[in-house]
Amino acid sequence: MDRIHLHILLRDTAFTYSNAYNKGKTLVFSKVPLPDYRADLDERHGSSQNEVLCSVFVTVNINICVFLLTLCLNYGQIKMSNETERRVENLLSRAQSNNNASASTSTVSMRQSLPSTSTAVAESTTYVDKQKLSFQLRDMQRSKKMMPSARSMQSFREKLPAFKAREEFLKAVAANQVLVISGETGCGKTTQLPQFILEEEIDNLRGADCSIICTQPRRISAISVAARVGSERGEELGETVGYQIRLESKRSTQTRLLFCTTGVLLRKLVQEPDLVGVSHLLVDEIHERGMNEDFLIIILRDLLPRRPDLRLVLMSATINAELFSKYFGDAPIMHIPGFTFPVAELFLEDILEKTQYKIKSERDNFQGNSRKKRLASVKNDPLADVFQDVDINKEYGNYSITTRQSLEAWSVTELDLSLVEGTIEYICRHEGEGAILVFLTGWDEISKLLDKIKGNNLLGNSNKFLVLPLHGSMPTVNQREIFDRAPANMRKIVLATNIAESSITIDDVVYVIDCGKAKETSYDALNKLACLLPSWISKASAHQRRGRAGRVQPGVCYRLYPKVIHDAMPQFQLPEILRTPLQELCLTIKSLQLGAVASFLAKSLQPPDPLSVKNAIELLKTIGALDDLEELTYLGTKFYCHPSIVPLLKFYCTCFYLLLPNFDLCRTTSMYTTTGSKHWKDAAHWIRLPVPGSCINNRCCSCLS
Ligand SMILES: Nc1ncnc2c1ncn2[C@@H]1O[C@H](COP(=O)(O)OP(=O)(O)OP(=O)(O)O)[C@@H](O)[C@H]1O
Repeated sequence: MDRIHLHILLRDTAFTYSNAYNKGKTLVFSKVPLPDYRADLDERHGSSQNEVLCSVFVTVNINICVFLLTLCLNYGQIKMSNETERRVENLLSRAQSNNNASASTSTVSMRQSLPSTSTAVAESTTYVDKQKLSFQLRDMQRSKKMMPSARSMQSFREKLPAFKAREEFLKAVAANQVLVISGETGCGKTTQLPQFILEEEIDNLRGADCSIICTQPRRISAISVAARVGSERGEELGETVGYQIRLESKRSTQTRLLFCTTGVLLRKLVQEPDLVGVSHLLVDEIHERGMNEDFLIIILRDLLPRRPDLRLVLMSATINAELFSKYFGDAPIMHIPGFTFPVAELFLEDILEKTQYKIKSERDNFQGNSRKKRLASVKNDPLADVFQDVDINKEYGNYSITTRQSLEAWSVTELDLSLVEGTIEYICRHEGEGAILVFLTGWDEISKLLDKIKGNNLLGNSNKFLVLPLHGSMPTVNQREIFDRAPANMRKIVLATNIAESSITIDDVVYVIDCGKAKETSYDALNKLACLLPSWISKASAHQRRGRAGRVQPGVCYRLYPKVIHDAMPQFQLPEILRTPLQELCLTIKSLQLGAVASFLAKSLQPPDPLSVKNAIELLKTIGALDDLEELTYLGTKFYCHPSIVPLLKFYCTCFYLLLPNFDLCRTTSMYTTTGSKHWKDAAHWIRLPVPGSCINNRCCSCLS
């Protein structure tokens, strides 16, 4: 039967409403009005599209499937055959182990509540007490400055470019509610600018009333910068300078400068929308454009008219300053030149020439498997296209034949860990002293490289080499170990993800090895999934990585990709708000209680397409994640913990039929809807989704493809 006949037959017999989804491949017939959700609008969103590896897809699928099964098992006495029961149990235990492995990167943390932030010691004290406190703080600051250790720090600080801009900066802060700082790497913006404000306030006896917050995109930078500023002031961490990150803080009633993660401030704003008691807010590394940073900016712009006394400073090394200035009503921009010791830069071709490392791809043994053919098969990677067009013999004519052959065999998609190992070995054998910082994309690469290093004849000697992993999911106590100096006669090698990219100073790092990629949320248009996949970094990130060397002495940056790729990298990364699937974005906004989704997103620095946003909300309502008032339902909170679930819901409805043959969906659904429990109703609402090839209650769906 063709589509048209089926359409007419179903419509005329029982179903009044019909709609075509999935570009007309799926027809849904219904006795009740059908949603307007249009999948094609999703495809308009996000330009960072990747194909998901099969294994990723399967893992995600299993997790979601299990979640749905758990949901049913929790909410209903579903009768199952022994065989089905066994299959379900298998799935549950597989997912349990998968979840355990990835628990550390869970987004659950997004919803953790803040410890109460009593910024206002001064508030609870009388005017006289406040004055007394201000005098105390000033005297303490003066006496600490006199100590010999603080004096040597002071002379170091005075050499930083930020110091020359001190007066101009303080005047600009006093005169403007918003200030945009473009401070180049190493100028001292992170450690000095918040400190200048603190010193100025305390010196002018405003210490009791001042409360400065400086946000950092990551936990490790919040902690390490707080520790550095504390030590520059000759204090213990937690006195006037402290930090607060998720589930951990070091602060006291004396704390006047608090370094915290962007997420912590976001949650504070939800609890205290007027940020009462905070006098200055500095947002660092604003160029990173994570979802939290973009949300924060929207909220702050709304807050400023309500808090004319609040001062906001937006800072970054490689900032698109005009964009931010315009967003905040043409806020003034101040530029501070950078300072780093010279850092030599070597690209893949130079590294291959120096190390004589031979890249050999197994696939190249097959005749006709040329670089151009291989690269042509790499989809959605403009940088692969750039490299594909390079004539190796012409472009690298000055390099040896071995180097040119290696460049021919080099893979744009997979990082050659033996090349990383070879580069580390080369540095250890031929270069001078100094720690090595290696940028990799994730835990998988870090642990594989750790194994390779262990097995390496030279590097495997644990008396000579101290190898430390650094990953966002590690406990902060382990993360902090990277800052400790290696024992005498030992070389420190840090294997890190991009969390070591900005704001941190590992003071003995001389060599940086940059693989050129980082895992980022990408939108897989094919499978309609958000996925964390290695993607090329931007020039701004590459610059930051290089900047981790040369902070206290000259350094070398080894880039494990050709210069042509570096030159073709985008200047800045696409903001996360434009990379994340809209349904997930909407759920995040709702779970953070940031108000109506469409109007909230419309206020962002680079808003997503409004029609696509409306469409995403429509889908979330249809599947029962949001109610009619656009509030998060119980199911919505569950989907939020499993963000990839939304686009796959229809698929899993089918799975239910395959896995639970004895599950009487129609009966169970009506039973649920009549129990009166909100959770049952949510579940029932979801279960009533159209399922290909099935007739459920008053809807029927036909899959024609
Ligand atoms: N923990 C530390 N140990 C030793 N020196 C440090 C430390 N932290 C900072 N410094 C010194 O202070 C300088 C300025 O550091 P700061 O983090 O303020 O720079 P920045 O301008 O924010 O740079 P970036 O944007 O690259 O992070 C560094 O280049 C380094 O010389």
